[in-house]
Amino acid sequence: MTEGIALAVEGLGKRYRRKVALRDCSFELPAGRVSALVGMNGAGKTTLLSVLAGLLPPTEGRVRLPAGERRIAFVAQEKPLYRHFSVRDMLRLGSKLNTVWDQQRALDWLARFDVPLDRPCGKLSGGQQAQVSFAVAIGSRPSVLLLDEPLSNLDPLARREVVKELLSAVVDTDMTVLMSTHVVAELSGVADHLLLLGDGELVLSGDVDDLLAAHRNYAGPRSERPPVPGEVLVASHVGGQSTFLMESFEPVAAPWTARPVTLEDLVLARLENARAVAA
Ligand SMILES: Nc1ncnc2c1ncn2[C@@H]1O[C@H](COP(=O)(O)OP(=O)(O)OP(=O)(O)O)[C@@H](O)[C@H]1O
Repeated sequence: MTEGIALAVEGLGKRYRRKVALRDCSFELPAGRVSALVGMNGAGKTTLLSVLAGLLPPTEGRVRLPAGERRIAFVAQEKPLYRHFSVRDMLRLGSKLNTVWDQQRALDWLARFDVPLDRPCGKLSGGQQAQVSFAVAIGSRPSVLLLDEPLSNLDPLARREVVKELLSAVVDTDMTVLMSTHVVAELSGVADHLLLLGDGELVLSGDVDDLLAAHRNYAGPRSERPPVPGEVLVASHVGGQSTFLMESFEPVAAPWTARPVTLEDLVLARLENARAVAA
């Protein structure tokens, strides 16, 4: 496997009886970085993460990991905590179930978020329960950490803190993170690599900066044809003006203008495009 790759997926597919949840997915996860898995509800994010975590067998294709010691931790949307166990008991369980365990790292995480160690998990708030799951995952010192909608239960301040702590854990331990979300706005300053899933298929993947640099919004006088060659993802014509969101970075002559696209524009355009092609 190529150096710098934490995990490679080849032709991965998953079917639940007649429902095809993933189809022919191939990608590589860059090591020591945070990647985002973006897709709308039902796109297949949880299925993909569960297959990567080894919790679900794929129907086809395979997941490859580098040789040597590697550990994958998965923080699911439904947090599997024992209600009657105290937070301290959950850490004890974590230490028993994992071959590698860093108690201090787990304790530091909980202290950072003021989670009481002696309270039963069933009496913690949803956000605090999420913090216990993060602490157990981080304590196992994973080489790859998979997070399913990790920020969804957290208030805005806790979101910011979790992101900050995750990024510093990535830097300190060279961990690779793949986190799913359907909220593109959550990614800014967090993920620098993107996997975009549309209805079970990988629609787009790559470094966020490269993807943004490869697309432009062109605006100019009404025209059925775009001003430059390249793939048109979205064309709109309002009054006397046309705009084209395109995979292109060609300069244009006045009166046309070329503006950078936002990640949100790009994600929505790619998903709409994929839906139109599939229809
Ligand atoms: N156990 C199952 N049996 C049958 N179909 C399933 C099962 N689990 C998921 N699916 C279907 O597979 C598709 C992908 O589901 P999945 O939960 O992976 O999507 P998701 O992107 O994580 O969605 P969300 O953002 O809503 O959590 C959906 O159409 C879903 O209904």
